[in-house]
Amino acid sequence: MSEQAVQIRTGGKILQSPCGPIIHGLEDVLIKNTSISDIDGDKGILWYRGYRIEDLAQHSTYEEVSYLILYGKLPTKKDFEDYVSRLRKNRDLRPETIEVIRNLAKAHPMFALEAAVAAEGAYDEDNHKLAEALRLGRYKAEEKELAYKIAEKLVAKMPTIVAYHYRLSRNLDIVKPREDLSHSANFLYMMFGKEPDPLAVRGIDLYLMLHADHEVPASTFTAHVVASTLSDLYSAVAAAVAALKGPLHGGANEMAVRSYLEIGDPSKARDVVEAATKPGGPKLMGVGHRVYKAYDPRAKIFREFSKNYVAKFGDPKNLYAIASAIEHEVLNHPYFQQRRLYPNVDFWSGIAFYYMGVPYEYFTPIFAVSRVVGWVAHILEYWENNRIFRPRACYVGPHDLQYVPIEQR
Ligand SMILES: CC(=O)SCCNC(=O)CCNC(=O)[C@H](O)C(C)(C)COP(=O)(O)OP(=O)(O)OC[C@H]1O[C@@H](n2cnc3c(N)ncnc32)[C@H](O)[C@@H]1OP(=O)(O)O
Ligand SMILES: O=C([O-])CC(=O)C(=O)O
Repeated sequence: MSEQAVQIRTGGKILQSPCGPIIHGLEDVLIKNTSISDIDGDKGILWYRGYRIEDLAQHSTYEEVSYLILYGKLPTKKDFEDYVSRLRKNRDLRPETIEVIRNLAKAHPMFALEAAVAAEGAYDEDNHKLAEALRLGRYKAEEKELAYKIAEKLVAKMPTIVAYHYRLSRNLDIVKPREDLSHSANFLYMMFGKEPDPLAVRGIDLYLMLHADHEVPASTFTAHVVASTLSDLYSAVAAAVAALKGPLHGGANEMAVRSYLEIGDPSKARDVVEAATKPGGPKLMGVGHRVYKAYDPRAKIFREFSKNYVAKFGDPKNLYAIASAIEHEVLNHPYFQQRRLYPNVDFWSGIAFYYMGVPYEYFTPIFAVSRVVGWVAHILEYWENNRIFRPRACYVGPHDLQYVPIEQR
């Protein structure tokens, strides 16, 4: 990229190096054209395939939104019924994958999710067939059909992996998926083994709709990098899960609720926020965003949902009260105002989950259950014009050192 282009695009953090400017963290670097989602970071707007997320959140369902993201348009009634029926038939896992989950039952579910996605892919003939075709340079109608088939399988199976892990980690029998339930209702049913409460289903469905895609954050970029090598779809998704797990990305939803539980009392919010402004102080989880320099539109929706949820079911652990107090301090503190740091999607999203009885370790896995559709849609879009990702680093160490045998060092 020319220096002129760097000046036009980056939001600021450029490191100097002997080889030229380094765009730290690839801020504002464009990697492709996309028609999947768009963000207006200054105004706080998010669109999926041209539709505002507020509109979708109010009127749609995850099943429909996932179709929109994958296929680029809202489905007709017939297309929707066929799609939903295929998803429902594809929900269960191979015995080998269930064994992997069982073996990792005591681990954090994000590790189990990474491994289970890879395991499912290892034994999926379609996955190998597609990877082989791509290796031979074929990505035509037949291969694309296969790619969409695999994409749908991934969307269908992610909730099952997470729910089975929940059951096995608690020495409970797994609960097999039910074809008569929606994506979100079936997920809760597989987790808790009983007909879910409609407000809980709505909460999960809202969460899944609002996390379905977000242009190219770290996890989606990771998926692109892996897919660009013509590895395979499941491996790219497993890698994306690994990237999502970090507390600077999807892992922040777990960390935010854990911090509210540790804080315990809204009166402590001022000190906690103040501490986050000190050099080297702990960052506030669920605050700040690389692209949004305004209130995250998804966070606004979750704030409202959490408010209504605690109004109905109470706030015995003060989670909503503490988050509200932190938000108040953040919005009024010059440190956050000057840096344009606002609550992001992870700030409010875990509160209702916590009260629904979903343990906080499962918040990020549920993020992945939703985002999988964005990851695969982006991979399929990138494969239309694939090129391996291979950036450069500026070497600043010595050259041509003389090797010294170990006994002489
Ligand atoms: C689904 C998602 O992934 S949403 C993001 C979830 N992650 C979090 O909530 C973790 C907390 N937030 C953060 O760590 C960051 O804001 C990120 C990772 C989201 C964005 O990072 P970047 O775009 O690299 O921003 P960067 O780290 O350069 O921050 C800019 C400035 O704001 C500060 N800052 C950013 N976020 C926070 C925060 N949460 N608390 C305190 N200070 C913060 C930085 O220290 C930095 O200050 P400086 O200019 O004095 O050095
Ligand atoms: O866009 C980002 O960097 C992170 C984010 O909000 C998301 O992935 O939903």
